[in-house]
Amino acid sequence: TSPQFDCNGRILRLDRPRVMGIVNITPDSFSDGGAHFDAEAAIAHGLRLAQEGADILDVGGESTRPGSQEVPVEEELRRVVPVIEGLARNTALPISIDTSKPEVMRAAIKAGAGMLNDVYGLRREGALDAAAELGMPVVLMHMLGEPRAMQEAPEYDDVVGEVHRFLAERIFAAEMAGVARKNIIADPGFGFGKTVAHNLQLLAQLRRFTELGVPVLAGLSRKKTIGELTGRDEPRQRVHGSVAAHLIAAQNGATIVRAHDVAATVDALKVWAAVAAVAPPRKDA
Ligand SMILES: Nc1nc2[nH]c(SCCc3ccc(S(N)(=O)=O)cc3)nc2c(=O)[nH]1
Repeated sequence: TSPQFDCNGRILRLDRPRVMGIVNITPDSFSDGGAHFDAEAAIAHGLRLAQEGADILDVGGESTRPGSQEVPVEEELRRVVPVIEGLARNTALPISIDTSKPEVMRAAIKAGAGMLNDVYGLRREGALDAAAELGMPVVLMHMLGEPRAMQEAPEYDDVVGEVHRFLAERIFAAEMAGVARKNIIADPGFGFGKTVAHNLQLLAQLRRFTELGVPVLAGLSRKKTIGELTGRDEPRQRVHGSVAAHLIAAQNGATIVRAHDVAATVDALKVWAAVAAVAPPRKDA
């Protein structure tokens, strides 16, 4: 019996590796350079990812890439609520909200989202209580420091051990706050305060994180590590490298991968699942 998540009435089954499609809300190109965001374009993109075979859609209103600045809560709400409402109305897929702010978590669930995806691991003021009260599945991710400075000179004695310990502590904190363990997903946070070498170690040893006893999510799509390994400077040129990395993540125990290029990733994981179905049981199973 494989785990499944009830995401506000929409079910995400983890009987095989699943694809979380990325729906970023970007400034619209016709705006007067002001902070207008194109909800219609984001909704259309999400529906396209659903067509491509996404199992869940991840909506984010604040960039957390290295060097990014925080977005005020009112602005983040203005961006994500219309997109979540539009997606919830037009697709039956579960929707996750990529936010660290408790107010945004609450509004997103009210608007129809069914999973919290917090790159800050519920460490913001009020986030643990919000997650516990909302009772939805939640992704707890590791980040070293803050997006603004996390990539300056990340250092670890033992990156896998330290990320593992952080995730164990956040899972404990979440359970103590009232989050049901069956609702927790762990994520090592590729690219969030890690060098290429750190990311490679985390991917090579990803199975260590399944020892936490919760499903593991991996998000490597179009990230700098893929670019450096393949020499592809443009994120759009990193599809093949990203698919390879997510295939390895599935082989190493990930049951959700977070991707931009959904169709390519879905096809790769179909091949993976067919082979996994006939493979002899794992020795460490
Ligand atoms: N659970 C989960 N949620 C996520 N949300 C994001 S947004 C990506 C921000 C970013 C962009 C680019 C680089 S870089 N410098 O490595 O290319 C790092 C971080 N990612 C993840 C992830 O992994 N998991």
